[in-house]
Amino acid sequence: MYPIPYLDLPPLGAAAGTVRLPGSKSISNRLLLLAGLSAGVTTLVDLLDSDDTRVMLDALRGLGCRIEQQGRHTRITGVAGKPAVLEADFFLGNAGTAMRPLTAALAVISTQNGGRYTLSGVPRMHERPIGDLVDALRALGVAVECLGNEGYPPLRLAGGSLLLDAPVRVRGDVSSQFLTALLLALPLAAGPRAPTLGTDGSSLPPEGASPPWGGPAAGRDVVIEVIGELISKPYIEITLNLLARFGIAVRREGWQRFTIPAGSAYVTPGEVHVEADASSASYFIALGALAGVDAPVRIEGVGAASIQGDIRFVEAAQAMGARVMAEPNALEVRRGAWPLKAIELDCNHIPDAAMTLAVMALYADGPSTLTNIASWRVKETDRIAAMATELRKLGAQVEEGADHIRVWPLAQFKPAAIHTYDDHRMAMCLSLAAFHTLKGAAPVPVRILDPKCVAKTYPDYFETLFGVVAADAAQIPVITIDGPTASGKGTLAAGVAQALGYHTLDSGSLYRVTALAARRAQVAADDEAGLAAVARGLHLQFEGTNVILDGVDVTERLRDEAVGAMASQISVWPQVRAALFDLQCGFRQLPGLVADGRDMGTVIFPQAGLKVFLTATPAARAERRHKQLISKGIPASLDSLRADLEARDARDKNRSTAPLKPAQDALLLDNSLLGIEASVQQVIAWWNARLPFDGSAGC
Ligand SMILES: Nc1ncnc2c1ncn2[C@@H]1O[C@H](COP(=O)(O)OP(=O)(O)O)[C@@H](O)[C@H]1O
Ligand SMILES: Nc1ccn([C@@H]2O[C@H](COP(=O)(O)OP(=O)(O)O)[C@@H](O)[C@H]2O)c(=O)n1
Repeated sequence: MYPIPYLDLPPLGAAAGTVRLPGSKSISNRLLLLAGLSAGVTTLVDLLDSDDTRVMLDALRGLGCRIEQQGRHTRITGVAGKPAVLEADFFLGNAGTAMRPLTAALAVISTQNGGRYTLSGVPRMHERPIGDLVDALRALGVAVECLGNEGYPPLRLAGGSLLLDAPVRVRGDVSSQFLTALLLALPLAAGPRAPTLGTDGSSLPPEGASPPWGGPAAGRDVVIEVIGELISKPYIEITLNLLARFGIAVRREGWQRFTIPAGSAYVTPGEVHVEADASSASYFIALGALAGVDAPVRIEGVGAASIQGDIRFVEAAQAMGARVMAEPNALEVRRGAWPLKAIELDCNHIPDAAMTLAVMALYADGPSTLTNIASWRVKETDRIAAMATELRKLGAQVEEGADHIRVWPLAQFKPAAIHTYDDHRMAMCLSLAAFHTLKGAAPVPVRILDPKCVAKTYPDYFETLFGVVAADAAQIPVITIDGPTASGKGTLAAGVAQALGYHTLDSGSLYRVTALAARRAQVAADDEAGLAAVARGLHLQFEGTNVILDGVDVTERLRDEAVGAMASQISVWPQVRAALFDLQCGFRQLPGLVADGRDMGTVIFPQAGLKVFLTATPAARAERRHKQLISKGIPASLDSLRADLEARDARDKNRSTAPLKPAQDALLLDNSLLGIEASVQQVIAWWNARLPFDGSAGC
């Protein structure tokens, strides 16, 4: 995940490779609730790990479920529909798949055990309507109070008496999640109910419970009727499918009437595998259609056998020209028609994945129209308005209506800072606008603001994307920071890289690791050819900022002064420098690089977008190095450190190959009197001034 204010995507080219998607959010949260309401232990394999599932897991813990997580397995010990917790506040973030079903389940539970529960979320959750569910629950006899605005969370549930003689009626034309919520919860009211033992061992109902406690011994049919035309039917199919796995065989008459049979009880199936998220698959299906030029994009974890409605996004992508090979549990996607073919599509069956089509439409051969998408307006944000606004920033012509959007193709993209509205799908969809495969169009970058919003369903989305897309190396941004020893290059590079989500190259560590390996192999500091052979034969791995040599973490050893001194000596040899050249260039990877050393801007990355030459007075540098060593418990003398760094400066400046000197186009930064954070901010400001986005951070 990139927990930074913005992530810049350089122009992207071809895509190929395999992605394994995280678990489906819809399936994960439904399964969690069903497991929590069942008796006994349910093991969920490959459960999605994201913000939305985390709030559901917290809520289940709050209800008294035991949760154990180990690797790909999550074990839930359910409360058998009878939580012992009678008062609790549940914070559900912005997770609609937690808020709606939990509201219904806790409502029924509160009528049975006299419990009092409140449910709240982030401010946007309090703007997302839940009135249709509240109305249905009130008609059912539950005391539901809207604590803020009527019809919106936060809610308080305070018991009541269930009225089940008439069908429960709920609107189905705004969101199908209300029907899902009732379907998941009402088996609680249909089953035969053994009396619950009180704390004193008596079988009396808790105070405030509705008579007769537990309902008729054999239970009763519970009938739900849908008012209006039900939207997003595939999501109801998921609900019915998962209920069936937990032993609840709902009878369906068309899409208007659903009967939960008398005597229904949640029975854990033991272990359930969570299929990958079909909505998340849409970004990689689109990727294949846009950029799977030579080889396919292979998506694992979801395929033709999926129970998720959004799998039908495949048909929409095919209609736009994608070539798709579907296996039961995997998809392979390549580019077919190019440009893509414009479509006109009723998207009611794929409301979430359809957003991806709006961005694909930029690459089509005519205007594309997506209709029947009114539900977009009540999702994480008003997605029709948000999509139209952001596509226009890219330069596209967009028409928006109450329940449709029409997008014209775009010949030349404008660099844009894309606002994401705390909506994971906006971030993921709009990342696809970084592809520049249309003939004649100049490649431009895309800035995604608040990229961490993808954590809602796909925390590693961008990392996965970068794993399967290629970019022209020249397009991958590089910032170089060169300068003398102890000027703070490594510190500054790390700070800048962290702020931008970029990789780092500490080139000095490569000279240091060569020195260490040479010492171990007893190669002398003046044996140029021998040293170059050592440099070429290094078995290195990098784990974050740690350096692994021959399988052993040598990060600490590399900081030894003796190793640094030998690094300085061996770095004068042209053959050693040449041997390390390709290794250094290989660090230029998406989404960008901050490289520090002596010759980053002059020799290794002469085309870098920003070159900084960092200096500080010898006194300041000696002082810093002294502090650094003392803090690590390494004894050091200020005078000898200063003498040593002046000797290194002289060697670095006077060597014939790649001497230390500012690149002609470098910006000088003397940080003798400038703190670390201020130095980082200065470099970020210089960098932003060179980018084509409006405003420094585009925020
Ligand atoms: N702007 C600064 N002001 C004060 N101390 C700094 C500054 N930048 C870096 N330092 C400190 O100086 C020491 C050397 O920094 P480092 O990044 O290792 O230098 P280099 O990579 O140039 O050898 C570190 O202890 C670091 O915390
Ligand atoms: N790009 C680079 C980086 C480091 N070096 C050399 O490698 C040595 C170790 O690099 P470093 O950056 O870890 O060293 P310090 O600046 O911390 O002393 C330096 O003393 C330089 O002489 C180089 O020649 N070229």
